[in-house]
Amino acid sequence: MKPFLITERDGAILVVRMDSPETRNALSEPSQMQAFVDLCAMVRADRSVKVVVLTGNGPAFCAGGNVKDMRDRGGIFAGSPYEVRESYRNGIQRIPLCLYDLDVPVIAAMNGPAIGAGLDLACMCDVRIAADTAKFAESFVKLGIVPGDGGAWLLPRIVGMPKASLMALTGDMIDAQTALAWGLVTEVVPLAELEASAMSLARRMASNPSHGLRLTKRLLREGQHMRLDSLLELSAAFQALAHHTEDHTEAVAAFLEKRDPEFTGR
Ligand SMILES: C/C=C/C(=O)SCCNC(=O)CCNC(=O)[C@H](O)C(C)(C)COP(=O)(O)OP(=O)(O)OC[C@H]1O[C@@H](n2cnc3c(N)ncnc32)[C@H](O)[C@@H]1OP(=O)(O)O
Repeated sequence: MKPFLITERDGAILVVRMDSPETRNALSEPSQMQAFVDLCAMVRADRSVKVVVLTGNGPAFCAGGNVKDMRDRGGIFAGSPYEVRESYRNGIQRIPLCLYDLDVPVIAAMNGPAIGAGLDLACMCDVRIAADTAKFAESFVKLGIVPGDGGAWLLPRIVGMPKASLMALTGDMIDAQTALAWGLVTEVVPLAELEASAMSLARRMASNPSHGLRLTKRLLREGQHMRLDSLLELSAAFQALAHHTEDHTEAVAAFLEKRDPEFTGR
């Protein structure tokens, strides 16, 4: 079976492409969920990866759950209600648990529509940039189902509760310019420029010291569910570590000596 995720390295950047263009990268098979879990494990184990770029092959970023499998009750939609619940828990819900919490920044380079679980997938990333051809819908409700993979938690944290409610309760599609105005994406570029823009952003992130990147992402994530005083405690502990990294010493020296820093990841 051909792999769902194709990876390629560009220095410290790992580009990940969803590769089922014939179904617009729709999700349903347990092997697709496992591919995300394996990818996250691989990135966590490889300290040389500093940034991940996630994109889709073909005209769509990701069309969400596979509607044909919903009709046929195949993939994660198979079996009794109890079995479907277990399939969600052991299948598609493993993606937010690993991807949202990945140690390194993830940029969603949205090459086309991101619908339902496809939009939620992008929302698990740290930053989203979109082609002008992209469109977005939290459209579960149109099929009579609910955001089952974290969208009800992720989307309000990005666009705020009123706009998340609007999207989730109407299922309506929004275009790239609206997504930009709502803060769902931070940049909209012509499709032909998307990859270059994503890589440029990834390189800007990857030019920073590895510990600083990882610890900063962790603080941003932890801050979503911590009290300010608790987050300050955690920040102090992280900062104490960061101040004693070789890369911090190098960054300070390079600034004062008016030269480019050379980071080692230590
Ligand atoms: C657990 C998760 C639940 C959810 O995520 S709920 C949301 C489910 N998703 C949807 O309802 C989106 C359905 N798809 C679309 O709205 C559109 O497609 C797109 C906007 C994504 C792309 O439009 P365009 O580029 O014009 O492609 P096209 O002609 O509509 O589709 C091309 C082929 O791709 C198949 N396909 C598209 N989306 C899905 C899907 N979600 N599941 C299964 N197949 C899909 C079609 O059927 C068709 O195939 P063929 O050529 O054989 O007719």
